[in-house]
Amino acid sequence: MTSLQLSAKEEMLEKFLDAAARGDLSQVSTVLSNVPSLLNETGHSGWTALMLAARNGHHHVAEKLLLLGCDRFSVNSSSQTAYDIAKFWGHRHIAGLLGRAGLPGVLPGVLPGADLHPHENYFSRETLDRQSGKRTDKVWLEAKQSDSETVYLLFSNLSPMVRTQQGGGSEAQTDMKLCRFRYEEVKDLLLKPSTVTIFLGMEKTKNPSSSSSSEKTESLSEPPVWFAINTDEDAAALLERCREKNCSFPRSPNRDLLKLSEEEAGVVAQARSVLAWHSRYSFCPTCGGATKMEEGGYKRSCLNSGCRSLQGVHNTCYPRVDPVVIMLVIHPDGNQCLLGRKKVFPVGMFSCLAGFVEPGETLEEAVRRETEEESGVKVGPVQYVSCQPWPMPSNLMVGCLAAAVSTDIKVDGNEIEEARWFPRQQLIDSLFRGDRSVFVVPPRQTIAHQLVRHWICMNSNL
Ligand SMILES: NC(=O)C1=CN([C@@H]2O[C@H](COP(=O)(O)OP(=O)(O)OC[C@H]3O[C@@H](n4cnc5c(N)ncnc54)[C@H](OP(=O)(O)O)[C@@H]3O)[C@@H](O)[C@H]2O)C=CC1
Ligand SMILES: [Mg+2]
Ligand SMILES: [Mg+2]
Ligand SMILES: [Mg+2]
Ligand SMILES: [Zn+2]
Repeated sequence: MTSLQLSAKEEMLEKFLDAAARGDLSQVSTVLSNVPSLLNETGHSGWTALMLAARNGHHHVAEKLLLLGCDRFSVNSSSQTAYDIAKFWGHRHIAGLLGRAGLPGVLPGVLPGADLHPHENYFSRETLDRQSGKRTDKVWLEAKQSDSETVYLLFSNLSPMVRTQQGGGSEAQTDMKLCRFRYEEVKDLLLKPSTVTIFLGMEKTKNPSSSSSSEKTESLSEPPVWFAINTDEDAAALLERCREKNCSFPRSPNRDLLKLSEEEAGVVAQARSVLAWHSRYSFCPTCGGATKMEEGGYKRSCLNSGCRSLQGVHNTCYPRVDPVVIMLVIHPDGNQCLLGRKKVFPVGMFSCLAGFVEPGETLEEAVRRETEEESGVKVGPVQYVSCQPWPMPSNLMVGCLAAAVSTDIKVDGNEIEEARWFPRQQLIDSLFRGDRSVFVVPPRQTIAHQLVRHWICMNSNL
């Protein structure tokens, strides 16, 4: 093929893809009748005509392309099928057309468009096996408490004792590790009535199936278990217990806990949330009576035998989790997203809008309500992305992408002082090129950061 022929074909392909994107059915048909081989050809970043029609809601073009036998399962460079694209942009009629039952590779109703490589957010790693079945085994728990292998984490005012080491000067490189204690070092604290002790779980065995028979005998001794204790002892005196240097109880958990490794952050998310629940729910929320801690710290039961909380199902007895929706709202043009800033944010920082889910509300409705309350923007389709335990004190951040159906911004002025549409290029400059001149994204440990990154990556070629 000569270069002249190649460019003529390329030109034709461009014309064809453009017609599909604009929904120009007659031009799509004309081009295809002249050059049928273009049907499954791809343009920039692997987009086929079907994908472009699906992106822009052109049902008639998608129908025609399918009729001509185009490949509905091909994926672009972001691993999206035309079905994924139609679903995301809320073109249900096209998603329905592309996702009809009986087609290989499409599982209607069963995780359509599911992310095969879900992102793991900070605070999400399950480092320990929670062993919830052991929480009611008092004898086992007591034996484990005095086991010399058992690991204790010490909390003061809901902050874990950590050791910090400066790595290379900048704060971002600070290496922070949890201080670990043995039974002998904390046994006096365990006896104090004001101390709260939580069973966190057992260390996970690395490779249980590959152990040889001699190792199997050894593995009869269980892996170490972990407990967290929160005490009201003087913090300075607690620090003296530690054999290591540079130890402290971080003052600002929102900022400082983000310096832990992924493994330790996961343990702290669990421990801090449960300890925070105990510190806030000392008395029975139903009758105001005294309560006792049970089940390794996962239950508080009322000591008043006549209390209603002892009959039927009562959520007051168990640690609470508050669901919070956090959303990256996408402009109808598909190329900008809505970020806002609270007064308390560091200078220049903008983040995703977020808000507590209210009783009797779906996640989708919470996304729509909070977005409109805080920015005045109306939202249509909502798509779940991933979630993040946020132990400040016990939120579950439910991360979503949401498609805006209006664009005028009117901030509430109370929660949010400013909100703006940011073009994708500005996000890329801030996130990947470290350009802080226009605005700053929240740190990578936040789900807000990850939602922005997710959107940029999934739409990198739109
Ligand atoms: N990990 C991440 O990336 C991010 C995490 N977050 C976290 O999400 C949480 C919520 O976000 P935010 O935008 O503040 O939420 P909202 O928009 O719902 O507003 C917060 C306000 O709601 C009220 N409120 C507090 N607790 C509850 C509750 N359990 N249910 C209903 N309303 C409540 C408070 O009002 P009042 O004080 O008047 O009582 C509070 O000022 C925050 O804790 C924040 O730390 C937020 C953004 C990013
Ligand atoms: Mg709000
Ligand atoms: Mg909010
Ligand atoms: Mg709210
Ligand atoms: Zn009670």
